[in-house]
Amino acid sequence: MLDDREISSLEALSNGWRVIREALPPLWKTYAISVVCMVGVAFFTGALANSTKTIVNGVFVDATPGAAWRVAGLVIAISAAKSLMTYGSALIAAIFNRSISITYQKKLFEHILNQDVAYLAREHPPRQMAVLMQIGRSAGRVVMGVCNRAVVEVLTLIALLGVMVMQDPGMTLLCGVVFPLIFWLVSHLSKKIRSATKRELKLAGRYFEVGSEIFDGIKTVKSFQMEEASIARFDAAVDKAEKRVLHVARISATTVPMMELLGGLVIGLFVVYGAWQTADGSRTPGEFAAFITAFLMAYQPAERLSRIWVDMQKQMVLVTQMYDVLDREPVRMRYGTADLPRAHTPEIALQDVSFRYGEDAAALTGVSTVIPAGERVAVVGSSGAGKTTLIDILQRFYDPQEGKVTLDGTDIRDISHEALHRSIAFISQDVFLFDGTLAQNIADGNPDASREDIEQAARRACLEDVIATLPKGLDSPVGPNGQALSGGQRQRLAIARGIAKKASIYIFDEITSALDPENERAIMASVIAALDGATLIFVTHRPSTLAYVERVIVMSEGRLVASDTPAALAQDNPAFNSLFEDTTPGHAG
Ligand SMILES: Nc1ncnc2c1ncn2[C@@H]1O[C@H](COP(=O)(O)OP(=O)(O)OP(=O)(O)O)[C@@H](O)[C@H]1O
Repeated sequence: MLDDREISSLEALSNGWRVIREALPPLWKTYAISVVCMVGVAFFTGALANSTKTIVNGVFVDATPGAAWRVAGLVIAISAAKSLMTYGSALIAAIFNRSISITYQKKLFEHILNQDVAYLAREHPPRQMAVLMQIGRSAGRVVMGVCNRAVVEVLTLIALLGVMVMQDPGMTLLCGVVFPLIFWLVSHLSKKIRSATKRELKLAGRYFEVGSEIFDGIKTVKSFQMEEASIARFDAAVDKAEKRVLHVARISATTVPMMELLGGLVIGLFVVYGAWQTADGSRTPGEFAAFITAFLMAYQPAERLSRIWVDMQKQMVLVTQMYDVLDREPVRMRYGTADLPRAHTPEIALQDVSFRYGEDAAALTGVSTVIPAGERVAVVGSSGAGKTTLIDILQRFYDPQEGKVTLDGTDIRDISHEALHRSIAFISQDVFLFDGTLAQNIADGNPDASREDIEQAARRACLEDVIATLPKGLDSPVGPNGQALSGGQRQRLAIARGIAKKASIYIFDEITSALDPENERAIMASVIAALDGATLIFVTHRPSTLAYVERVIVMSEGRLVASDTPAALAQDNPAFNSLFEDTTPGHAG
């Protein structure tokens, strides 16, 4: 999903600026309040530093009666006002961070989901999710870092520098010598951070990938006692990622001690200079104390600014990677505009269809057949014969490199996305259910389905007995991916979802694999009656399914090697008979 390319500081900066330009304007009202808070923080921090002069001269040097109470009250009032402003500014910054991150995470998710199946099949889902979360979050962090955290620190720094200038302009100028040094230090670290960040992101995605793979296959892990090996795999992935994170942290952490060293140097100079100035009477102790307080206080925002800058280097690289994803044209097939009439079953024709995955050997070679409207046909063949590829091409998950598929004579590449997917329903043996109720999962097949349609679809998929045992009937939750249901119940729910769709072409991929023979017979009979008039294509290894079809297409090594009624094939076709030895399928009409 991510490009492995060099990202220059200029590019990272311009993408940082781009995200600010995009994300800030819609939030300008909240930002205006934030600016008031930030100016408040800066002003009251400066006032606090300046109050040192009043404390030292008023309370200790002049020692006028009641001065201590007055000054204490003033300091408390300034501190309270500063705290309030800091709270407001920090709260708004957190809100910005969250809302902007969420906006970009949603954008990324939508962008990735809009890609073709062919593209998505190449990527690892948990890795995509991890990368997506991290790069989306960086958008919020850049805006918060630059527009909130950095602004408040810059304003505070200016206020404190103002206090320093008011006390001693000459000495303030002298402090300026540290700034080029700070700049050099920070830009040196930034370069290192940028290249380390890209590698960190890759590794973070990797450990999500390893972890989720283990949980997906938890039953295999347990039954093959692979716990230790799995833990070792996960630990290795985490350790590798952590090493990288630590590497970045080590680079970032260098800023603080380096800055402190520079600060210590300047304070040393002050002490000598201050002692000399107050001794000859050209400065009051209060002025010197205010100057040194302002310097010490100014030092904190300067240090924080350098840390923000270093952190921004990392976030801007992530933002650049985010735009790499968002700016890339989605890998999408071009669909035509032709419509398919509703409530009409089209004739399907495959003409010399050949297909290969990438550079691999051909998965389909010269497949031709016509499936008349309303036919019930089985596609059989040994493992790897090309059955799945064939039905994927029928649904246009992939386009064949040669030949074409037509519906009523129209090339499916010329049919609109909506019309094509409205007409075809695919019911897979790998049932995928959302974490909702039975009724909601059935309605996923057809968002316009009425309650009555849902109940009818459930009846036709023979779900009545299941519903009767559930406390809330159709409104009972199915759990994550239908875990509250048995394999057979999940399959029936998937069939009900397909029936609710009211498509004209149905593709069933081993849909009764988890059902006992009795249930299988009942469901097949009910499904066939419910879908009268639609074309039904069954991909199957089960001889029992052949009793319900009019024709069988036999696939072998990507070729269509036979096509006839089950009975005719059973009589004299060796390819068919080798698949279904000892079975003599009947015909259920
Ligand atoms: N995503 C893919 N990338 C590369 N090759 C693939 C991919 N999917 C399938 N193939 C290859 O294409 C050929 C046909 O596979 P296909 O999945 O269509 O067979 P199948 O008949 O459905 O097998 P099964 O009954 O085992 O599901 C096989 O050689 C397989 O290795």
